[in-house]
Amino acid sequence: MTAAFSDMAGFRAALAAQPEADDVALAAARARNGQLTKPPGALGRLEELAIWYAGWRGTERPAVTHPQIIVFAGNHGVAAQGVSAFPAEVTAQMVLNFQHGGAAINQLAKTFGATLDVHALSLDHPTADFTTAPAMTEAELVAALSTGWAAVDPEADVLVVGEMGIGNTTSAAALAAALVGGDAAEWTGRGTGVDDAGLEIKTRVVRDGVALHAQKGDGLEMLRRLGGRELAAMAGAIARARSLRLPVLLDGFICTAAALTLEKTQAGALDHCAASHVSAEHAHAPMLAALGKTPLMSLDLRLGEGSGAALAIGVLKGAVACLSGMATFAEAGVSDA
Ligand SMILES: O=C(O)c1ccc[n+]([C@@H]2O[C@H](COP(=O)([O-])O)[C@@H](O)[C@H]2O)c1
Ligand SMILES: Cc1cc2nc[nH]c2cc1C
Repeated sequence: MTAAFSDMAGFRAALAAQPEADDVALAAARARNGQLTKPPGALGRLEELAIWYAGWRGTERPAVTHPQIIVFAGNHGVAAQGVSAFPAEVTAQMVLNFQHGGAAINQLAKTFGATLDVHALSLDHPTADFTTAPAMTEAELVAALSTGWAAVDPEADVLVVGEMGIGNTTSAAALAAALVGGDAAEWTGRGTGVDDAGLEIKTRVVRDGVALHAQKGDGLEMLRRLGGRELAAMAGAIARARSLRLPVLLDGFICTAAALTLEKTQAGALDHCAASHVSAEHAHAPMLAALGKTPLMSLDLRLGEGSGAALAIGVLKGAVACLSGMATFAEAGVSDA
């Protein structure tokens, strides 16, 4: 579907008119969960995960059969300042690797039965360096949001959005500092593995960007000023998923920063999203805390590509299989407590 908006105001209006979970399905799934053959609460957080999923899918006994993973790639003007351990060419090189099936996300998509789509966004035209100008114009932001919106398969039953973009942990850190607050140093980490000198440059870049752009608008405006095309595309896809009542598994630091811009534009915009894992990038944990999301896993991943969220498809499938497939105490003739 082509996007339901043609400018930032239209996107904000779309965010304000999004559907909620189905309360009837939610209550029915909760009641069913209470009757299944296990001690109450014994499946731990899988229980809430499955009930949450049922509410968004609008059915008491859902199934996860069509996971979609989308990886968006973008390049960043700030990369020229030496904020990454890798050169910017790696973004395009990794897109080829995704297309040839050689990346981690290819293996994880196959393992968890997900389709994988890759969208490279104007890689030959990096965003503007946000220490001197907004990263994107309104038209560029809207184009990237629209790419993300249109990339979502309406037939999917869970969505993972991942990214590839050398320099994008600098963008994510700047977005967090601008939208949550605190000093640049608290949000700036080593990304792909910058050394101490690189970390110093990166922290200064984040601080300069925040000084230039913070307090100049809402989450969407910060996404335009401090974000990147792949972050905007992830935001557009997450918003489109909400319009389809399609649950989203959030990935790592960059994906969560993109999601944060939606929440800071429209409170509640991420109710259809669950946090898959907490990244080894140290600022991911406080970012999730600021969103009130508890990660399902902690595996010291710091890859991106949607990798942690792809793993969480397996967790979600397990949770939903139990909710929908287990017998009740009455059905199995097992004595209740
Ligand atoms: O997902 C994460 O938490 C994560 C943490 C650190 C790095 N990354 C990946 O590494 C790239 C960005 O790192 P950098 O150092 O170039 O800013 C980008 O392609 C991300 O997918 C991803
Ligand atoms: C090789 C490489 C692969 C990646 N995948 C996601 N981000 C990445 C960054 C690098 C540098």
